[in-house]
Parts: sequence; C-alpha cells; structure tokens
Amino acid sequence: MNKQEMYNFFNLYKKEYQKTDEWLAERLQQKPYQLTTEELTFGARVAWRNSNKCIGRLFWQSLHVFDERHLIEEEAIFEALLRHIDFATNDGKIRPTQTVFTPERVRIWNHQLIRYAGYETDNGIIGDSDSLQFTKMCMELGWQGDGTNFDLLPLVIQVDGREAKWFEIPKKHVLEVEMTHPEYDSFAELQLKWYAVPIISSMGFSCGGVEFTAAPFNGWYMGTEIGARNFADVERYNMLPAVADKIGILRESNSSLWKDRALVELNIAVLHSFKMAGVSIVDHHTAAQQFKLFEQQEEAADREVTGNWTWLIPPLSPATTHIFHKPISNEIKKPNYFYQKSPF
Ligand code: HEM
Ligand SMILES: N=C(Nc1cccc(CNC[C@@H]2CCCN2)c1)c1cccs1
Repeated sequence: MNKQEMYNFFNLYKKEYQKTDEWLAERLQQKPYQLTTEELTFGARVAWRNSNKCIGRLFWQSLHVFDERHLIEEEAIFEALLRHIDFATNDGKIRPTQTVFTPERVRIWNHQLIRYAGYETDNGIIGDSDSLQFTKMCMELGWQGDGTNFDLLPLVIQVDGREAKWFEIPKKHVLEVEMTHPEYDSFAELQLKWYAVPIISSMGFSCGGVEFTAAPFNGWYMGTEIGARNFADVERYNMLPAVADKIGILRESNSSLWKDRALVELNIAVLHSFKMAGVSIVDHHTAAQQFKLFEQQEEAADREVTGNWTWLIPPLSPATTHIFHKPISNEIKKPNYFYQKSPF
C-alpha cells in the first residue's frame, strides 16, 4: 500500500466531506489500514470523475458501488458478477454500477463481462475480431462456442494465481437489442444485434494507495460506440457496405460519400432500436452537452476538469461538438482506473 497516495486520498476525502484536522490525524493512525465501504464508494465516484477519456462524467455522484472485498472463491465471485449484471441492467433502465473485489488477489480475464466471441476461420473472421485472442484462450480452457457472429463469451475468473475458471453466463441475465431502422424496413434483414450493458472488467482501480485488480464498472452506451465503431470498423463487424446495399445507397465513388451516409443511417438505427427496446443509451450530441454541464458543475466546485481530447470527441461528426473546439489538459489524477497487463 502506497502511504503518500493514502495520505492524498484522505486529504481529498477530508476536503469534500468537510472533516476536521483531528479526524484526518486519527484516520491516518488507524490500523489495520483498510478503506471503509463509504471511503471506497467515494473513491470509485471520484475515479469516474477523474476518467479523462470519459464523456459521461456528469453523473459521477450517482455511481452505485458494491463492496465484495470479502469474496475469494471463484464461484462466489461469479455469483457477485451475475448480481452486478442484473442490478446494472435493471430491465433496460441501466444503473451505473461498480463492484469492488479484494485487492491484488482476483483477476477477471474478460475485457467486458458481456461480449461476443471472435473466430478466425478459413473463409474470414466470424464474430467480434476484438475477441479473437480471448476466445482462443477460452477454448483452450475447455469452453465451446456455437460459431455464430454473436456467441456470448464465458466469464473467466482467476484467484491467487490459480488456474483460471470459466463460467457460462445464463442467457436470461443478458439483455440484447435487435437492430431495426425507423424508415428502412429492410434494415432488419441484416440481423444485427448488440448487448445492452457495457461492463469494463479488465481495468484496475487505484484508490487510497490500494490497487484493486478486479473492480468491474458499467454505464450505458453512447450510440456511436456501437454504430460508428463496433459495427462500422473494417476490422470489427465491417457493416458499412452491407448497410449501404440494404438501404439502396449506391457505392460507385468515394465522393458520393456513401460511407458517410451508411454510417449515419447505421447510427440512427442503433439509437432507434435501443429506444424502442426501452434500453438506456445516449446520442453523441446529448452526451457532449452533458459533458459541458459537467465542466460547468466542476467549475462551480472549484475543480479543474481534465480530459483526453482524442477520446472525448465522438467518432461521428466530432466538430459539431464543443469539445472539438476547446483544448483540455490530460493531467492524470487519482483515484482513477488504469490498464493492467494482460493476465493471459
Ligand atoms: C453513464 C454513462 C456513461 C457513458 C455514456 C460513458 C461514455 C464513455 C465513452 C463513449 C467512452 C469511450 C469508450 C471508447 O471509445 O472505447 C468512455 C470511456 C471511459 N469511461 Fe465512461 N461512460 C459512462 C459511464 C462510466 C462509468 C460509470 C465509469 C466508471 C465508473 C466510466 C469510466 C470510463 C473510463 C475509465 C473510460 C476510459 C476507458 C479506457 O481507457 O479504455 N464511464 N466512457
Ligand atoms: N459506455 C461505455 N463505453 C466504454 C467505456 C470504457 C471503455 C470502453 C471500451 N473501450 C475499448 C474499445 C475497443 C477499442 C477502442 N474502444 C467502452 C462504458 C463502459 C463502462 C462504463 S461506461
């Protein structure tokens, strides 16, 4: 445990909770050093507030935090992850949530709790190419997929460096959205769907000098993540040509901007489908406006907003947002979330 970071954290806590100097002196004396659940909750909310690449930070104070630091059995951790998925999903009214497991001893090998498998086959890639390596590793552990474009991957949990254990997620826990378009009925023939809740499980959570190696967190999607990247990237689902053909956009020349038209219609379909399914999602214009409110709120609280401009601008029509036209400092503050080296 890092003493300087512990001191900085309790100072931050003291300031934002108007605690006294006596409280700080006493808190720093307490043994054994363990964050209270209240301190952990505050730390997770501030880590979200400090996430420079995140456009969704306006709601940082509403993060729900589950303290599961007492669990050290793979099966119990699996059950806690299912509880996280159910609580966060909330039948579509998604609740931003983080579950914190015991520091250092637990790793969740998944990038996200819910994600689709990717397979390298003789005639091209099936599913999500982002998942190729993880899928291969799951199969080496004994997992078998159906070989479709949307196979749900198992949860892979490792405790104390033991052999990792995999667990199938029962389908009833996974809310998915089928893609339709408000004007083009033929769009449904593409048979596209995506999962409702993005839950990042590969990042570390650094708080009060403690490094939590398993602390999955979720929000809701911004539509462009699915419509402008997951479905659109050539090396992901590469759907732009198929979308253009399906809705009758001719693809003769670049200058017809057929790719741009297909991209917009694909993003319209994603936002429309989530809304029709009653699943929380935000469009990139609204998200940018919310970020502006966050900047104003932080200004009023006399805190400097930091951010990573290259991640904050949306991949579709970035220059239509205020973020594009305003420089922002990428200073890293703690508590925060960090990449960890791959456990497999
Ligand atoms: C509530 C709705 C939320 C929305 C709409 C949102 C939106 C986004 C988007 C669009 C990104 C960029 C992702 C990418 O381009 O791959 C992002 C990044 C990020 N968000 Fe949020 N977010 C939300 C909630 C949260 C919550 C609850 C947390 C943590 C408690 C969080 C922490 C982060 C972090 C750490 C990153 C950077 C991830 C990385 O470095 O790869 N966000 N967010
Ligand atoms: N809406 C979300 N999207 C998001 C947030 C953080 C990280 C990611 C995944 N980013 C990695 C992908 C894959 C390559 C580039 N982007 C998605 C959230 C996920 C968890 C909380 S909010």
